[in-house]
Amino acid sequence: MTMIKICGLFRQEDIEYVNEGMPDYIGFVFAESKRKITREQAEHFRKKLHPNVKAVGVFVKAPMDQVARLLNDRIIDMAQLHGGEDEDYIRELKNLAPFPVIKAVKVEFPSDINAALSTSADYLLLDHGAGGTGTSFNWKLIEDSLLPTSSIPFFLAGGLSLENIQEAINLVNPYAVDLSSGVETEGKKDKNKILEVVRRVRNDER
Ligand SMILES: O=C(O)c1ccccc1N[C@@H]1O[C@H](COP(=O)(O)O)[C@@H](O)[C@H]1O
Repeated sequence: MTMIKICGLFRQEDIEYVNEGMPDYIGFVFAESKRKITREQAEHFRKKLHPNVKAVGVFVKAPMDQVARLLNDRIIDMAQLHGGEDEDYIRELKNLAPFPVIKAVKVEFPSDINAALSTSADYLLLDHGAGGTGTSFNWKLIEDSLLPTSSIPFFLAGGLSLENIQEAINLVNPYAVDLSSGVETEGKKDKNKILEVVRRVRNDER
């Protein structure tokens, strides 16, 4: 079954929407972004979040102690590193806070994926670029890489929406799909889009 992550929650009502839709993961963005939230907001939202939904913190070159504290204080369950953080960073973070790490990869060539396959992160996340832009990359690059022969699970991200989610899953067969811009209307999370994405992904696989 394909897991679902809804990223970039920044309002109280966003938490209510996901508690109704029940994706597998949600994301709190701590990086510079229109969706950025503070530790205090995340702590508050986490208390309201359904306990079966895992909270992922999204970071771009953040100070490691900030990430580790959010993990060790159980405000987030996993860290998504979206700034090209290197192996030393990932290993040291996992020493400081033994929680799952997702390494985001900007995919322009199959070699971008190949270079990430030896990571000590627990998951890869394949994206178009900076993150949260609503733009897809060429999914065929996955087929041309060594990822299909590897066992590392990966999140597919970048410009996913109700229009392309089923095609993406059929073509790429990711561990999880990750949506942010595609479940928004005028820059805010849209309850109906969230509920419909979850319904479609789950119903297709029954
Ligand atoms: O969402 C953001 O604002 C963001 C900022 C900085 C790094 C990553 C960010 N989001 C991640 O981007 C991808 C794709 O988002 P979209 O669906 O194309 O809008 C997703 O993994 C988000 O976690």
